[in-house]
Amino acid sequence: MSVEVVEIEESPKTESVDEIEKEADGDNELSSPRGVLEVPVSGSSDSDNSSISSCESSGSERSVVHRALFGESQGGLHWKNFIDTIKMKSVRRFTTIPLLSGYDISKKNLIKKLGRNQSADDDIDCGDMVVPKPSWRSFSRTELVAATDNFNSEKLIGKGGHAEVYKGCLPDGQVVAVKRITKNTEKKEDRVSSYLTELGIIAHINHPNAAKLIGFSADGGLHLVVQFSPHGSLASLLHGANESLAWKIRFKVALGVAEGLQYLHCECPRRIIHRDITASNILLAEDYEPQISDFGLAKWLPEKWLHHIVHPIEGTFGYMAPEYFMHGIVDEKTDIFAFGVLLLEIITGHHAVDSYRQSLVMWAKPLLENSNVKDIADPSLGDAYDSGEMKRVMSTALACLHHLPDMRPNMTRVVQLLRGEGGQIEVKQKSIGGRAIILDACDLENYTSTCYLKDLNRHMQLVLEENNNMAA
Ligand SMILES: Nc1ncnc2c1ncn2[C@@H]1O[C@H](COP(=O)(O)OP(=O)(O)OP(=O)(O)O)[C@@H](O)[C@H]1O
Repeated sequence: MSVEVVEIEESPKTESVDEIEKEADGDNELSSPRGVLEVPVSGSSDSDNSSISSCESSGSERSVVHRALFGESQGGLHWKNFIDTIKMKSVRRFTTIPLLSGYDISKKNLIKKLGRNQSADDDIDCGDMVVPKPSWRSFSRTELVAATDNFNSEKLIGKGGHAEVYKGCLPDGQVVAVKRITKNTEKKEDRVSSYLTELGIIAHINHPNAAKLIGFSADGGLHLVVQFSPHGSLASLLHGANESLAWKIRFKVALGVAEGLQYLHCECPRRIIHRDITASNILLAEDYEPQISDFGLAKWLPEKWLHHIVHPIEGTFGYMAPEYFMHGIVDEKTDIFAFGVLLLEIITGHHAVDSYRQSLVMWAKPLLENSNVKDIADPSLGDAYDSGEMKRVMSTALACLHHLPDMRPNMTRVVQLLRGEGGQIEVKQKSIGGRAIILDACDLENYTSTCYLKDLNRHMQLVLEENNNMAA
């Protein structure tokens, strides 16, 4: 199937969103490994999705974000309208229908609405959901300026494709990370929308292996204030540090991320698919406890949907599952594939895509299949690893990287495998339920590992070329 990279249509300027963000920083020159791809979705379209798959941004998804944050209060209703408006715009963009009307999102209104919910004292009554009492708060620009020494470049601790992150200190001495959403190629309404998604999800989750929200601010730009992770990202420790990351820490990170994903997929009141599990999005707390961060692409999936179909396809090269980059199919197995790539990075110390644009999966799969520990293990580790753990991580990675999503284990099984519980990896039978029907429709049943590797490489070439063209 051909993969086509197309330019995204520009939408009309929206003054009020401009107003919200005009005080945010200038151009973000940083090139991100993230890509946006539009593909023809075979056998399905946004309009003909059934109950087992759905188009971008359902009403249910919106209301969950809204209820998780604000309950059904008067302020909440305003928020629902606000989020609905933004999401409607996103759907229109994806179907390339021109936008007709402007937004009614003024900076003043946004701040007022965020502020109204500051320091909520009561539990949120969400009917079928248990939402813990919020501990986050709304910050003013003055407070964030004071905390970050006026967003001093010396306090800059990280830059992604969408944000700059500053180290800050609150008046009570608490050290925090202030994530300031920056201008980039993304359109403003999408930026606000992904900010709200990230805010809604991060405010809702509560697990030692997921980022913890301290507060937010829409005063002079869009900001999230989260717990500071003193060791930075896994990517910086694996690829940027002079010293080799000890195996003990690598294994702790692998297991912790698996437990965090198990929580997101299975233990949250609503299933959350992260969609951007990468080494840059795993942060390390004081004791190297990993924390899954950056929920800007995350999705809520209602129980009755097996899948979610999205386009354009956004993610990080080298981590995207074949059914996702070919057909836009999103479910837990999308994250599980990305987790398999993350395990490979942990084992090998290599990037998911190297400087010659070669995929780590392509290089490592034969070694995993032959259980070739000697050639796959990061040479900088020497012999300093637990061979039992290494073998478990390798066999788990191989299972997670299966080209057929149905054949990948779920996150509960992944945790067991990494812990060495519940025996060997079993060869899974193809299911004959709804999921298999979906996959048949997408030609994945006959899709071989070799086809996958070829398509993966072609996909990366296309998107990287597109990125280079945009940068030129
Ligand atoms: N809480 C934190 N503590 C310490 N460092 C952080 C924290 N949050 C983010 N960072 C640093 O900032 C970098 C960018 O953050 P983040 O991934 O959230 O930005 P982004 O623009 O959303 O990224 P992406 O390009 O994946 O969309 C991280 O890779 C990390 O190095």
